[in-house]
This record gives sequence, C-alpha cells and structure tokens, in this order.
Amino acid sequence: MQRRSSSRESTKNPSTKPKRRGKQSSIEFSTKNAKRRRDTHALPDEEIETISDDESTPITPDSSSLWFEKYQPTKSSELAVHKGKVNAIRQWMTENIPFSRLLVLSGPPGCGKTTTVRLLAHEMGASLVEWSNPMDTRLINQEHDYEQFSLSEKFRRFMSLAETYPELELSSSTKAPKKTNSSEEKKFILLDELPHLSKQTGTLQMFREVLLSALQSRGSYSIILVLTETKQINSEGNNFQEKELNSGTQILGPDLVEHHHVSIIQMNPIATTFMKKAIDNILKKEKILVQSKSSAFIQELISASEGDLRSALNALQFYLPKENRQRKSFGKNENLKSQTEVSTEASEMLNRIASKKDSPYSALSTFQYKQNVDDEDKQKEFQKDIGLGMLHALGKVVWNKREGDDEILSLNNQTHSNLTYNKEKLQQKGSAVFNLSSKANDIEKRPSLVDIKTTIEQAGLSGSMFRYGIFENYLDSCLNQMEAHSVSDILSFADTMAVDYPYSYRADEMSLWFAIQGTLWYLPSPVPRKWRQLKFHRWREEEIPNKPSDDYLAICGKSSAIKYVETLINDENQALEDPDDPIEDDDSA
Ligand SMILES: Nc1ncnc2c1ncn2[C@@H]1O[C@H](COP(=O)(O)OP(=O)(O)OP(=O)(O)O)[C@@H](O)[C@H]1O
Repeated sequence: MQRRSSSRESTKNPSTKPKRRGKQSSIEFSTKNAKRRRDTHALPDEEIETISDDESTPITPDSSSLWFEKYQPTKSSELAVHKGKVNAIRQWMTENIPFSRLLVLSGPPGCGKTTTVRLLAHEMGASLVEWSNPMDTRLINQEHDYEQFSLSEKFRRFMSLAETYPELELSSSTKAPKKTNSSEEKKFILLDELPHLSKQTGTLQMFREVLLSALQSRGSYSIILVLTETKQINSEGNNFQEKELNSGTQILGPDLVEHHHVSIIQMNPIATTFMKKAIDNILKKEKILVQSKSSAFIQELISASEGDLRSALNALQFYLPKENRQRKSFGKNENLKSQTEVSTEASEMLNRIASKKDSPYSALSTFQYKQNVDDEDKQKEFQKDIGLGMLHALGKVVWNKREGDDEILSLNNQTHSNLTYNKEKLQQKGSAVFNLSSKANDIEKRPSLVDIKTTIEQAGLSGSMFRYGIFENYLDSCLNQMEAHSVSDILSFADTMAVDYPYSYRADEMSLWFAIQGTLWYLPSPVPRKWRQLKFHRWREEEIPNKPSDDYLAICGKSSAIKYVETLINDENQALEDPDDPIEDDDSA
C-alpha cells in the first residue's frame, strides 16, 4: 500500500495517499505495479483496467533486469518470510473460516506481504483477483461515450463486480496448477493499493462502506487487504497527508477492526538472517563470488534496509559496479567502491557539468567536492549558485512548457478577459483548454520544450533533492487527482531506481531522468499554473456542473483553498499574476 517516508521523520504510517516508494520522501507507488500493469487484461466491458489472477500471472522467474523482480521466489518454501507468518496466512486461506472474510496484512514495506499471498494463492490453485489503481478513470457508458469516474467510484464498481471476474477466461496461454478439490472454490480479492482515501472528500467512508457491505454479502470470495506501515514525513504545509490516517486501524475504523469477519495478521520486517540468505542466493545466481560471507558491506546494507528486502536488493544491484559483475568477484572491500571513490565519482560528475561551455556552474570546477574550502563566503556563493540552478530547473519541469503553449495560453487569456468562454473555438484550434471537459484527456499531448539533459545539468548536485523538489511542487501543476496520482506513481518508480545506501550516482542520475521524463509526460497540456483562479472564476461564472473544486480540495486541501480565496478577495491582481516562464528566461539569458 502507500507510504510516505523521509529521512526527516520516522513515524509509522500506513497512509492512504497516492503512494511513492522510496527512502527520501513522499508518496509511494511501486515497480510491482508497473509489472502488474504489464500483466493487465482488458475486460470485455472495459470497466476495470487492471486485473490479474493466477492463471494469467504464473509465478515464474521474471525476465526483468531488476533483481527483486528477477529473483522473486517461485514457491512458498523460498520465501524470506517467517514460517509462522506464512503458515498463519496459509491457514486463513485454506481453512474454511466461515466467520472470516477479510484478512488484513499489516506490516512494513518490502517484508513480503504481497509475494506471500500471491505464492500461496498460486500453490492452492485459487483465483486471485487484484485491484490496482487504474491510470485511466474513464468508463464507457451506454451511448458508447466516455464518462469520467473517480477512482473511488471505480473501486466501488470493482468490488461489486469482482466476484464474477474469476469466472472470466482471461488467458489461455499459461496453465494454472492443477486445482485440488478443497481449493476449487477458493477466490480471493487482493487489495494491495488503494485509491486516495480522505475524510474530507468522503472516500474513506466510501472505502469502509464498500468493505462492510462486501463482508455482509453472500459472495464466495474472501478479501485480503495489504496495509503498508510506513515512515511519515512531517507534512507541515503538505496537503496530501491526512494526519488522522496514521495507522491501519484508523484507516479501517472501529466497525471493521472489531468486525467478527475480520482477521488481522501483523507482519514483521524481514529478519537479517533471512535477508542475508536471500541476498547470498541471488549473488550466487548472478555468479558473483562473495569471499567473506560476513562482509561488513552486506551486513551494513542489510541493517540499513530495515527489513525491506526490495530496498536491499535495489541497493545491492545499483551499488555493485559493472566491472564487479563482469569480473564475477565480490570480495571483502576489494571491489566495492570506497567512500573516497564515490567522492571521486561525484567530483568527476561535477567537473563534467561545470566544464561544459556556457555552463552556469563553471564556478563548480574549482569546487571539486573539496571538503576543505576555507573561504566561507566562496562556499556560500557556490551553494547559492547550486540552489538557483536547481530552482530554475525545477521551475522548468513543473511549468512544462510544450510546443504551442504560448498560442493557446494567449488565446485563452483573451477569451477569459472578455468573460466569454468559447470552448468550441479553442478546441477547434487544438487546445486542451484547461481540461474542463472530460474529453480533454483525449487530446494528444504536445511535445515538451524541456530538455531533460540540460535540466539535469542545471539541477546540479543531488538527484534525490531534485526529485524531492518535483514532489513538493508538482501538485500545483495538476488539474485533477488522476494527474496527481500518475506523477506520484512515476516519482515512486523513480525512487525504487535510486538507493539511499550506499549512494550511487549512476542510479541517482538514472532515476532523476526517469522522474523528469515521466512528470513531463503526465502533467496536463498546457500546465495551468493558474488553474486555481481559472477554475474558481469559471466555475462561479459558468456554473460548470462537475465542480472542479472537488479535485482542488482533494489535491490541495481545505486550508489551502481558503487561503487562496482570501488572496483572491484581498488582491485579485496578485492572484491572477502570470507566473514566470523559466523556458523564456533560458532563451533570453
Ligand atoms: N526470498 C524472498 N522472499 C520474499 N520476497 C522476495 C524474496 N526474494 C526476492 N523477493 C522480492 O522482494 C519483494 C518483496 O516485496 P513485497 O511486495 O512482497 O512486499 P510487501 O510487504 O507487499 O511490500 P509493500 O507493502 O511495500 O507492497 C518482492 O519484489 C519479491 O519479489
């Protein structure tokens, strides 16, 4: 499920926001979702975008080059999860427990909750229907036209229809294991990621009601809900975080927690011995020789991952230099990068950035990662340069100017200033017109003018800082929850590419590239940084039925909306001011 984590704070929190997986910050999503999307089956009625069951997703070694996917266990005996927990889950899944229809698996990220459920269901030959947040919230209505549905509405429909899905023939290409009589009837719904749940918008209440009514139904399926306990960032000023939803029980609410049909199993972080065994196995399969099994490095890595096997495997894979893998030898400290080598690599990267002609960071070439720059003023100057460059680069990304934006925005402003909103006319011109129509999503996005390479160079030192910067700022560029979810998903994916410990510049740069590219893709076209005022005004003036404020409130929170309305009342000019255009700044520089 979701998590927000940060080095700034470390409180457990199974939050229900769009998720972003990663140590540095923010909302999570996971690469496993990406994988799941590859296994997606379009249902005939196109009602649910992502669904999989054991027949369609056989548990076989993954062709992915990411170790945590490539070496996923193929049978329950290979799980790095404590046997007692595996047995408890198996017992719940196999036994006829007439009074328990919902199993809640709660535990830290990467401790094997989902993998265990998938493997056990597969071994039992049971059907496993999975919900994963669809990227597209449109449904086809009876007139064969698209209608916009909220994610929570889709979730509700999924739950009400899910019982029939296991009967559908999804794929004939893969064979499910032979079903035994005892498990023939077994059907499970796996809820591993949830729509954005919020008290404000009522989606939390809806979620609880859906689960309660599922428990009361006569359906033959059982539900397994995976809740990920996470570290929480101090969300001062960040409206995505609902502080009241800081534990699994708070998400479920007393009615569900105390419900006699509900069982809760608390999972623990993966034990260091299990993790070590899993890592050793993978190194063996990769033919990387470990000279000393108790190498300090692996031990450090295991303890730094806090029982999160996925994160440990990512760290190991990214940190191991390519040459190491080629030489197939992984000795004590022999082939590992020392701290000095990492600093040298950082220094090289700085030089590479700084030595570019016209680089705004030419000052950095003298900096060279010297810890001993005596001149305090000089050091401050460098820091200022880096900060400004980073802000500028960040502005470019969240502004995301695309080809043709200028024309559309000026046309839009004219129409707006005349207080006539001629949507048709703008659409004829190929404009996205601030997405007030559900069909606006259909309009093809124009190419972005942001050059990713230059942006990364301008961003300066730290990819993780920059990704965090995007995370803190992208919301103002989004028009609806779907866009916010999509960008958040991308940032989560990018988090899994970079690893906190031990630090790898290669991985950091790669994940930053991915984060920027994905963000640019999912931001609306054009990005209406002024969407708040536009929406508020237009919505009042034209009484647009699907109140955009719902999206605004869900994304930005109530206090932010009130603050904005106050600004509008006090100083409308300032509120309607055009933001700076970083691309234009670049051109004029
Ligand atoms: N021996 C192993 N046992 C369990 N998982 C393993 C093993 N080897 C590799 N893995 C990988 O570790 C990852 C464990 O993540 P999984 O999604 O199951 O955890 P989770 O607790 O559901 O995490 P989250 O709550 O963040 O979704 C999987 O990607 C799995 O393929």
